Amino acid sequence: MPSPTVQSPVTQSPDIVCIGEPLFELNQAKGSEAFLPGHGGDTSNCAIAAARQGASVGYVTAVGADNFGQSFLDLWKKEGVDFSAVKIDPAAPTGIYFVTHGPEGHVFSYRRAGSAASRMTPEELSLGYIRGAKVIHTSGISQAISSQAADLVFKALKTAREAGVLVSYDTNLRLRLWPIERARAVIHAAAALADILKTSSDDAFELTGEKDADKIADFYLGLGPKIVIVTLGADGALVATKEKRMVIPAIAVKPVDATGAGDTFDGAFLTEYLRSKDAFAAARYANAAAGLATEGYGAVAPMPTRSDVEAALLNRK
Ligand SMILES: Nc1ncnc2c1ncn2[C@@H]1O[C@H](COP(=O)(O)OP(=O)(O)O)[C@@H](O)[C@H]1O
Ligand SMILES: O=C(O)C(=O)C[C@H](O)[C@H](O)COP(=O)(O)O
Repeated sequence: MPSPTVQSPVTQSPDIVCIGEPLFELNQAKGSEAFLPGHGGDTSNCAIAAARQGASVGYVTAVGADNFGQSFLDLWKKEGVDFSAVKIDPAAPTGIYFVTHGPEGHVFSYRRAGSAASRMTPEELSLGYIRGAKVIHTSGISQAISSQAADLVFKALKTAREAGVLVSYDTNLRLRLWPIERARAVIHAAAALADILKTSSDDAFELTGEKDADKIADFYLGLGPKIVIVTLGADGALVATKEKRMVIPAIAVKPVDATGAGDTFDGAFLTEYLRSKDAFAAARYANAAAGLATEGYGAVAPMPTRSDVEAALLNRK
């Protein structure tokens, strides 16, 4: 069986390194028969959102030697996301998902079992790429896709911590990928290694049994992260540190598809946090970016650029 190849030798690490799985997207707009092609995958979304805000970003993943993998390589190139650490696995496909829209919001249907990214192993991780970053970002999805991917993520988290690289983690709970008991154990072990932990009120309810955002923040601060963010959909996000906490309101939007909103929040937040080291200002910026991302179909297509976000912060309340 042919072995995976890396795109090109790694020279210098970008500031933000995301780790996980890209998913080719087929998204059915409301009232339409057709599925619009696009790009998703939470950590790829985060990388692209950060690049659109002007950050230096790279991605650690694997894609298949197929058209969908190639379309991601083309996308990352166009968006300015460094893909020198992306592997091409000739023996496995790029993951795919369908998005449909029902009364409860979007529904994801995955075709990703045995995907190239799920076959990544901890031994393949470029430690230098992790050590040279300012922050790494990964998620519950990145750990749900296979036990070897979960191990790779733990290795990345430990490597980053030892090197003094900030760790950002999004719980992104997907119960179609793993049972709640394993999800809870893995996600909370990873959260204990994170500096910045983002969850949503829905994820946190499943993971902790708590509905109240303050109690959710207390729970996750208790695991070790210095900054906890609980996203609250149209109500914005609670940002909590040990010293201070505040709900940052969302901006007014006309939402059509929230796919990728949380990931856009992550990418915009990390970009701004690296600039200002102010989690509350970064969350204000990230709320505006994530709100704008709900106004179009698909994860990547409606993601705003910095000038879109700055205009929204001035003009929309
Ligand atoms: N209806 C909305 N109006 C304004 N902003 C929104 C809306 N829905 C989502 N957002 C923005 O997207 C962020 C993430 O949304 P949320 O639904 O909480 O998380 P996730 O997409 O991860 O499930 C919110 O914190 C907010 O900034
Ligand atoms: O579910 C997965 O595994 C994916 O990666 C597909 C989606 O692109 C993200 O889940 C979107 O994430 P949100 O920003 O939370 O809407």
